[in-house]
Amino acid sequence: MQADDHRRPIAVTMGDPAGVGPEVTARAWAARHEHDLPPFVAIGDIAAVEAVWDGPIARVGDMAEVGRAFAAALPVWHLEDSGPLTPGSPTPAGATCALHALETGIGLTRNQASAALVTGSVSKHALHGIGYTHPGQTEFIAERCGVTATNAVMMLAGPSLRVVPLTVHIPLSEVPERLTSELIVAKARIVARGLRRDFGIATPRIALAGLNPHAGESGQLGDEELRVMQPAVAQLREQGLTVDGPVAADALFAPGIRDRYDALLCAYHDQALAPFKALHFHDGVNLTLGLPIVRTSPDHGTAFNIAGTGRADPGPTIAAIAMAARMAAARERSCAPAK
Ligand SMILES: NC(=O)C1=CN([C@@H]2O[C@H](COP(=O)(O)OP(=O)(O)OC[C@H]3O[C@@H](n4cnc5c(N)ncnc54)[C@H](O)[C@@H]3O)[C@@H](O)[C@H]2O)C=CC1
Ligand SMILES: NCC(=O)COP(=O)(O)O
Repeated sequence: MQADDHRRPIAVTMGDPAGVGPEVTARAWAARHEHDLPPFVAIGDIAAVEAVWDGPIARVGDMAEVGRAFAAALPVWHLEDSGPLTPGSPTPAGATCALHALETGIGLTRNQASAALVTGSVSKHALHGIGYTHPGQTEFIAERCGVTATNAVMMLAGPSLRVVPLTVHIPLSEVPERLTSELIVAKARIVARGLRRDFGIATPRIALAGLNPHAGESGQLGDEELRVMQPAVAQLREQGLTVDGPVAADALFAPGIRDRYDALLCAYHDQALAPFKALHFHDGVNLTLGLPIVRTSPDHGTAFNIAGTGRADPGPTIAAIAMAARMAAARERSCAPAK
């Protein structure tokens, strides 16, 4: 018989029950030894896991049970029946279940019953259909933690690259007006602090990608670099941070250039996520800096087109759980009294 695992468990929400969340969570449990994953509990509709996985499941209703159950079965915190379930076909009841799972995971992590929160992928469209008004999960978690949406900073992290979209889920046409020097300075400071606190990088090196081709070509191809970005970089340097830029975005991601930095700040969602996913689609983690809790997530969405087919790669979920555990341990160490 295997011993109980006494590491503090992690809360993992399964996201939309019709997406790939239930199966990648279950398959992460199956890979727990290979990746030395700490105990975790899958939060959502137990029927969603049973529909796509025939491994052992232990129903739990208390975090204290998770460490005991984890060695032999996937612990599941069952919330509610999300109705008739067809993998790949989201429903309002499923979106409601995903939202309740998120609320439950945040609550367990805020009250420290869990060491960290890992969120499964939700359909923003399905959530908006039930009256959810936040652009994504990040802003909802921030609100529940008493942090403004601007101060909750999305980072995508993989073994060889970290990127931060300075603007996130907004139309591309709104990016230039939303990208202010204040926003860049505020987010860069949170990124620097997060790199020190959660990743143990004493002097983070950060680069800011230009918005326009050739970083504006000295103003001929757009003036945001001169008007907004250069003043922000100057201010950050005055504050003692190591920041370069604005750097032409087409070159910034090249090998040998991107490696000079611990994080690349990007003007908009796809400037950051497209190169990131080209490199780290199978082991990439979405995480939120600036929160009082540790929150990570796999870097992909609900993948309704392959849900229930057994083709979903659990790699990003495994990476998200492992990274959450490392970040939580780093925070615990930094809070421990000096010996
Ligand atoms: N963290 C989150 O909650 C996220 C949620 N979404 C949501 O997901 C929904 C679908 O978004 P899409 O843009 O289609 O992105 P997606 O990531 O769900 O799918 C894009 C492509 O990647 C594939 N894919 C995704 N995860 C995979 C995995 N683990 N293994 C193998 N292949 C995988 C899919 O089959 C699809 O071909 C949207 O409603 C979006 O809002 C999207 C990104 C992140
Ligand atoms: N593209 C990243 C993404 O959609 C994740 O958003 P969030 O739900 O974690 O805020």
